[in-house]
Amino acid sequence: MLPELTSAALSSGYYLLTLNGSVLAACVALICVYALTRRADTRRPPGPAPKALIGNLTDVPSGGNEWLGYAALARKYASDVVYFTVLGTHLLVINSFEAARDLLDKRGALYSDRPRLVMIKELMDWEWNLILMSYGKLFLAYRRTVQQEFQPTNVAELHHPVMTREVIAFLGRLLSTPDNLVEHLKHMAAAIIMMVTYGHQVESIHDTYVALAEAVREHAESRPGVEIVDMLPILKYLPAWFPGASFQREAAIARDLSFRMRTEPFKMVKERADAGRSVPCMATRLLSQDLQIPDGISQDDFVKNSCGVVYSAGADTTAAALRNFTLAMMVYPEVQKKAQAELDQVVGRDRLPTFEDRAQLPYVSKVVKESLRWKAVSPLGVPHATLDRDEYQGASIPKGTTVLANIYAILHDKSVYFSPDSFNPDRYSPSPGKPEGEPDPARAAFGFGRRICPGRFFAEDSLFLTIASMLHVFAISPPEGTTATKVYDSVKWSSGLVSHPTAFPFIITPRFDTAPSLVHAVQASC
Ligand code: HEM
Repeated sequence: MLPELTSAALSSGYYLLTLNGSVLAACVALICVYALTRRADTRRPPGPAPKALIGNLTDVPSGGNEWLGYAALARKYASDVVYFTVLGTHLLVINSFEAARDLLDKRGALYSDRPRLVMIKELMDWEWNLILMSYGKLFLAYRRTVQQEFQPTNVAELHHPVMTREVIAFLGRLLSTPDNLVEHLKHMAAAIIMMVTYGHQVESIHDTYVALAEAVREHAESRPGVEIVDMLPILKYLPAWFPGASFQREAAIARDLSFRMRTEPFKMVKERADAGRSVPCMATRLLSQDLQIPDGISQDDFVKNSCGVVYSAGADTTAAALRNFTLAMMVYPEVQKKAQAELDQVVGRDRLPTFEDRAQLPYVSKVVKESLRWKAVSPLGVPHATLDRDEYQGASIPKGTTVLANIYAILHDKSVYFSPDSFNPDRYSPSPGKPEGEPDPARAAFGFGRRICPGRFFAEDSLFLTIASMLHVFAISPPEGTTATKVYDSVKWSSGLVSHPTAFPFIITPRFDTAPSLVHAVQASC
């Protein structure tokens, strides 16, 4: 559940101005910025020529599918990195595996900061959140802690039992009300995360803590773009009553929600512990450890913030990937049938798939990979920023440059993936000229370098079990009277850190007669 500001906002670091009483101040700033940037005559990476005053403001793709716009510019300038300058700030967009590896992986020491983002980090108080946190000692401490919790052994030992229980509950709900797939996916993703993080059982999508986390997301989503304060950080000192400072009032509401979202479930964990009713979870594990916490932050705050990031990063991303998978199964029925044949052979019809079946389900595992590649969940990733100036391919990249990895373009690069728009799990099998198959999309879908997603093993495992179970129990098809192609053509993907498909119609029915009784029997034995 990363906040879904428009990509012209958070994902690029270039912000739509919310026009208000401060326009005059903005104009003055523009002129100053222009005067400052005019003297920059250093060679920059390829990109559109900047215009007077506004630089590349009108060249930065906006209005939807920005990842395609950036990829088109990369083709136009025959370069896998494209550079823009807007109002004195710098943006570099990476469009190939090779450049992402060169810059974000190999030069991680330089490319692992996050942009400043005055409104969301400083005024809405999201600086506590590892996803947006600036690089430094505190970041490294949080990163170590979250990474440790979600490393593969922990995921297998501590999280697999929770995933198994919640996937079975999800199948039961889907049998009862198949039309509510989207709600059930959200419920399942939230339930897994809340149990793993706080030992809290989510009984309904209206759960208090889930509702709070969703309110934070909706609040961020409803914002039209980042305010003028991102361009003129000095405005952050304006009082809320000052004309044009409505951003201060919005920030106050968001700040309160963000505080409650990470404080209230943590308080519940502490109260349960005091009452001798602790439930094993990330929060209790961290509270019982001798953590290396930097000076100036209490153990409670450190644990609270480490846990608070998990829902905000993990719930929405997983649900989006599963919606893309559902669409793909409708559009590619032959893939669905092939995966189901494998499940019939390996699992049979008397039980549900488990993690232990994974090695015997290579095709289903490839469906999981392809679901991450086909429609990248985070098409432009989370913006990195440079900590110092750098040189790449003979061009200079300034300190403080916002760096976007165009994950979508990387995963749809025709020189790497044959017919990249097709959903084809067989692409990962060895073939003449590609003895190892096409590259695992996880190498890009989860980002790069020192900021690579620490939840990737957890995400891949929960996707595997959900996808294997859905394919085993259900048949997914387009509704009568329409075709999968028509459904696909009607779908749009949202901009933002997490890209969701718009609602689409589908039919989900049990795949064999005994499927419902099988699910109910397994549920009863849990
Ligand atoms: C399909 C599911 C997921 C996808 C596609 C995904 C993708 C990403 C991407 C692209 C990034 C940015 C990496 C970068 O800056 O280069 C990221 C960061 C992050 N993800 Fe995930 N993620 C997923 C699930 C999860 C889950 C389940 C968790 C929690 C357990 C999680 C926790 C995080 C955190 C904490 C960060 C910030 C890391 C940092 O800034 O150092 N993600 N994720």
